Amino acid sequence: MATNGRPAASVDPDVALAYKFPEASFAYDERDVALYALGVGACGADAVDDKELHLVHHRDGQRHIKAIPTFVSLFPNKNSNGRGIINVPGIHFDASLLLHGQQYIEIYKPIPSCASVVNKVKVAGLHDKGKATILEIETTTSLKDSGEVLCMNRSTIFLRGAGGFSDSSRPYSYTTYPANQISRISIPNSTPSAVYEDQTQQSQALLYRLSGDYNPLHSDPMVAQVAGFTRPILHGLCTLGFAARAVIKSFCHGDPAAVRNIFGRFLLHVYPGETLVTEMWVDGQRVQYQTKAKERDRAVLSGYVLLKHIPSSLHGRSSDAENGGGRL
Ligand SMILES: CCCCCCC/C=C/C(=O)SCCNC(=O)CCNC(=O)[C@H](O)C(C)(C)COP(=O)(O)OP(=O)(O)OC[C@H]1O[C@@H](n2cnc3c(N)ncnc32)[C@H](O)[C@@H]1OP(=O)(O)O
Repeated sequence: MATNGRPAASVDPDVALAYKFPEASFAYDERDVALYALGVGACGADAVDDKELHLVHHRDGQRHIKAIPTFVSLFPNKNSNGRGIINVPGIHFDASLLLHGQQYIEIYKPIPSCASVVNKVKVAGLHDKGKATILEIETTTSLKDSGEVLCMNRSTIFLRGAGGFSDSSRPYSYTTYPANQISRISIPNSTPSAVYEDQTQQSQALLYRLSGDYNPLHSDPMVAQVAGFTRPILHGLCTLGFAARAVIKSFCHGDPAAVRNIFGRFLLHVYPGETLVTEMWVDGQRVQYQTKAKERDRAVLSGYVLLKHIPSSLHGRSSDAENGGGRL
């Protein structure tokens, strides 16, 4: 039954957790890798950017275009054109109220610039937050031929209006992974090691969606309004791509293969056209970051990027000046 013209929400955890997702196979190529890079702003300010041209072009005769690690965040969307992983039996919600809450990515192997791969998907978490239900979906992606595991994505979906399915004195909470795996982000009070500023384009979401996320929340003004926004908002994963680029440019000399894990919590929506300012703090191999929408001076994303190593020369200082793209 609908309430206030919206479809009624209901959650049956036993049914949801018992669900076995079908595997999904798909292939991608260098065009997908380059289109994604453009969608998250690579070379957006400088078409010959020394730290980014290899992400979109066979620069200096390089054999392969290099994949930004957050390229793999597109993989979960390949299950039944995106609706697949959030169409879980036992969970009924108003799709117009769905927001992306968090994304956690582990990279196990260098990401090829073209490949045939297979997704295995499971429910990794389900939480009753009263006003919302939080659904966590884990997608593990392997190379089709060798079976080698490439990466894992854990996508946290915030289902507004779908909570309250359990006893409020003992709200339901289930996870398949250790609680300490995703630590809370506390932003240091100290001066950031680096700050990187990037201008998103008015057309950013329209470009990013061509990488495979066609949710009309990001393109259709009417749908955005029903969801509570004045106009279409940017995909959370697009903002995450901007933040990952900021870290890679500032601390990895533009080398995307330096990244091991990435985590981001979406704190607030971003409107295409806004300026994203990413502040970063180095803590060993971990770079903590917070991204703000400059025009509103509001934090929109925070998280960390775990690097394979940090060149000791970069500890505690910005390399933005060298990169020519950011500022301290
Ligand atoms: C391929 C799979 C992906 C599918 C996604 C498909 C659709 C994509 C859509 C988008 O890209 S939407 C754009 C990106 N996302 C956003 O813009 C969301 C921005 N964030 C917000 O608007 C808010 O943070 C929120 C999610 C509405 C929550 O704010 P609210 O004020 O309602 O929450 P709180 O009262 O602070 O907390 C309640 C409870 O929930 C936990 N929580 C809060 N925020 C998040 C979050 N972002 N992710 C996960 N969990 C969150 C919070 O910790 C509280 O729990 P307890 O601490 O009380 O246990």
